[in-house]
This record gives sequence, C-alpha cells and structure tokens, in this order.
Amino acid sequence: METDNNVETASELFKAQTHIYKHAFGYANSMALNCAIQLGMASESQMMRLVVEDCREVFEGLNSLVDVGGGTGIIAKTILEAFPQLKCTVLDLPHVVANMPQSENLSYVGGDMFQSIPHADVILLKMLKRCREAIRDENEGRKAKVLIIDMVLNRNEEEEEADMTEVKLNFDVMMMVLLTGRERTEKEWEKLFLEAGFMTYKISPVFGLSSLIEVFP
Ligand SMILES: C[S@@+](CC[C@H](N)C(=O)[O-])C[C@H]1O[C@@H](n2cnc3c(N)ncnc32)[C@H](O)[C@@H]1O
Repeated sequence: METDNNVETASELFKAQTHIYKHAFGYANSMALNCAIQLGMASESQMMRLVVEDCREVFEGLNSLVDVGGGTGIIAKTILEAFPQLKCTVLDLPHVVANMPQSENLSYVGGDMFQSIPHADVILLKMLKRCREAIRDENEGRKAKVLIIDMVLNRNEEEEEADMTEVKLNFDVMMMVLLTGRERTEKEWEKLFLEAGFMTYKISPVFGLSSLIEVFP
C-alpha cells in the first residue's frame, strides 16, 4: 500500500482503502481482513486531515468538541491541527485514557458514554457500535450538534462505485456475524435521529467508505 506521504488526495486514499478491503474480503481470511483493518486505521489521521480540509465549514465557529469513544485522541489531535482554538475533550473508558497527557486544548475524560457525555458545542461519534444509546434522549450531552462518521448503506447507488458498495455490504455482514451489529441505510439513520429527538440531519458522502453526518437538535 502507498504510504501516507504519497497519497495526496482524499479520493486516492479512499480508492486505496476500498481496494485493500475488497481483496481482503475476497480472500475470506480473517488474517487478511485484520491486516486490512490495521492498514485502514493507520491512515485514519491522514483521512481525517483530508476531511477537515474538505469540510472546514462543519467545524468553523465551534468553541468545544467532545470525541466520544475517541481512544488515544488521534482524531481530536488532527482536528486541533486545523482548529487550534477549539477545546477538545476525548471521552473513553477509564483504562484507555488513564495516562494520557492533558494539554491546554486537549483533555481526556475517563467514563462511560452511556452514563454521561461532557458538554460541548459538538459531539463526535466515529465508528462507534452503539451510537443509538449514546445519543438517546436521556443522555445529558444530547442537545449539542452531533457529528457522526460512519458508513451509510445504499447511498447514491448510481454514483457510488460498485467496489465501494461491495465492501460496505461485506462490513455489514461482518458486523452482524462478529459484533451482532450492523451498518445502516440513510432511512435507518434518519429513524434513529428522529427517535432520539433530533430535528434534521445532513449527510456528506465525502469520506470514502464512511460519510460525515451532521445531526442538528
Ligand atoms: C471502534 S473504537 C473507535 C475509536 C475512534 N472513535 C476511531 O474512530 O478511531 C471504539 C472506542 O470506544 C471506546 N468505548 C467502548 N465503550 C465505551 C463506553 N461505554 N464509554 C466510552 N468509550 C467507550 C473504546 O475503548 C474504543 O476506544
């Protein structure tokens, strides 16, 4: 695979990722798939950088952001590179963030997203399995705008390349088999947002296999 340094545009990166996943699923071999997922994760910050560049308006004017299930803060740090005035909080399980160094604009909170989410202008949920519960009505943080970065099935079927659709459907099957989860169509996402009390949403399919979904209270 090309390294971060010689993949220059979002579409090159997304094509490379789709290609790798497609072949890994084709091998029907868990080791090949694991490698593909590791490679995909290794390019996450590069991908996020491209997305922030393409979608600056989504982050402009915000004062604070909380990345729910944000791990060690790779995504939050990437957003901060472009918007250094933001106050970012990463919420993850206590053992994940226990020894993470705080800085002026980046803090870590150990906790359970199903109990409480720190207040912020925007809540980011990226690749989380149980976002339904995370944005449910009773959750304290829910009145903020929510940004979700995740797959949307059957989106722009005419425009979407066949390879990409194939890979998304393979992920859907994998989620069902391994995690008793699933990927969602736009209609299913919409139902989830309306049930959680949100009024509107906007999907920007700019993120290769994943889309950026803005959900408004
Ligand atoms: C699939 S990873 C996604 C990481 C990151 N959002 C990304 O896209 O790279 C899920 C993350 O959620 C965290 N997590 C799982 N259950 C959680 C909970 N109840 N509260 C907070 N974080 C949780 C995990 O520790 C892990 O870092």
